Amino acid sequence: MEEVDPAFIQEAEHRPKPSIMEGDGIPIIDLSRISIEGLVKEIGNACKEWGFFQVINHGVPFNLRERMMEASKMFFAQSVEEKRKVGRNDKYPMGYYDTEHTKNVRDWKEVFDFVAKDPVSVPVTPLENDHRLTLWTNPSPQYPPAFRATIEEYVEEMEKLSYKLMELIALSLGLHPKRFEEFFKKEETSFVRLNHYPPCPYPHLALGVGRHKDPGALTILAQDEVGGLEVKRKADQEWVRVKPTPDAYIINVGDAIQVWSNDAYESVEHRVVVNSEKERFSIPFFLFPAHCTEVKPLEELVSEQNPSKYKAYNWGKFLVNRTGSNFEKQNAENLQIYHYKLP
Ligand SMILES: O=C(O)CCC(=O)C(=O)O
Ligand SMILES: [Fe+2]
Repeated sequence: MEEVDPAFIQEAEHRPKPSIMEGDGIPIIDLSRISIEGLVKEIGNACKEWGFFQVINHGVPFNLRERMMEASKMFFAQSVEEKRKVGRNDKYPMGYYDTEHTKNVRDWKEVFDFVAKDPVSVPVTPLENDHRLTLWTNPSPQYPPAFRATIEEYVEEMEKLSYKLMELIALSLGLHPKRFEEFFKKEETSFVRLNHYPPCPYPHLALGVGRHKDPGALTILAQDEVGGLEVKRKADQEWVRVKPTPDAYIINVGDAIQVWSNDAYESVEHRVVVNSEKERFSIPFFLFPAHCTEVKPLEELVSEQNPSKYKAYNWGKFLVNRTGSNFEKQNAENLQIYHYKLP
């Protein structure tokens, strides 16, 4: 029996239940539908009722997704020493690492991160009066062959799909379809992450990713056939499993949309359960605004009857604060969106 490393152990209330509830009801939306009105309505309902949905006929070539998954498997199959050659450190936060903590408990996973816009400007520190900027850049792994080019090709497709979804979401909120564009143009801080969850000898104690909400605008996730992603269902606060659907992408609303929409669309908690036999791979793309974005409820969506529920915050500072807290265990709770909630 392998020794249980206490860094990975979830508190009893957060450990996964032995019985799995499959999330029947998580909407599957066909993006090739002809009627735009129908599509907008479906997306609006999914955002309101679930905060999560799957899309099919999304236009991302299946072959590219398969090449990404294959490249990811080849990369993670290398030795740790090899992978650490393109390792993240507190100066260069992109690349490989295997020590991420979610809510101060270590995740049972290893990841490889890659920014969509290379290089991208971000603040040096989360401190309000520190106006210095730095650049995040991507590493160039030598193996597998053409790894970087494949990721770049994939990122392009993810951006196209994100913009399409942001337009549909804008329409569903009664906004101009391009309303969100200004927050992303040129300097978006989006990144793609390759996740590898190795088999875990104590899946009842640890999690692949602890419960969390995604901080940005949208997440577009490709998961393999193993499954393990669980979503906290809004209707009854139960954890339900998102059933793997071949070639579908799982979309979830992040904290920034929650704030822009003044809580009309809430960002939903999710986590990843691990497996004692099977390894699992997933690839999320996180659509994040430009560092200079002041995130606050949109004017069109606040009124005397529905006053603003959040104070404005700077995206870049928030991002850098969160990135720092993921990197190592800290004593305090990390920064969460509700810290900006107005009384
Ligand atoms: O691997 C997954 O299914 C989800 C991962 C996730 O939630 C995240 O990386 O933010
Ligand atoms: Fe997530």
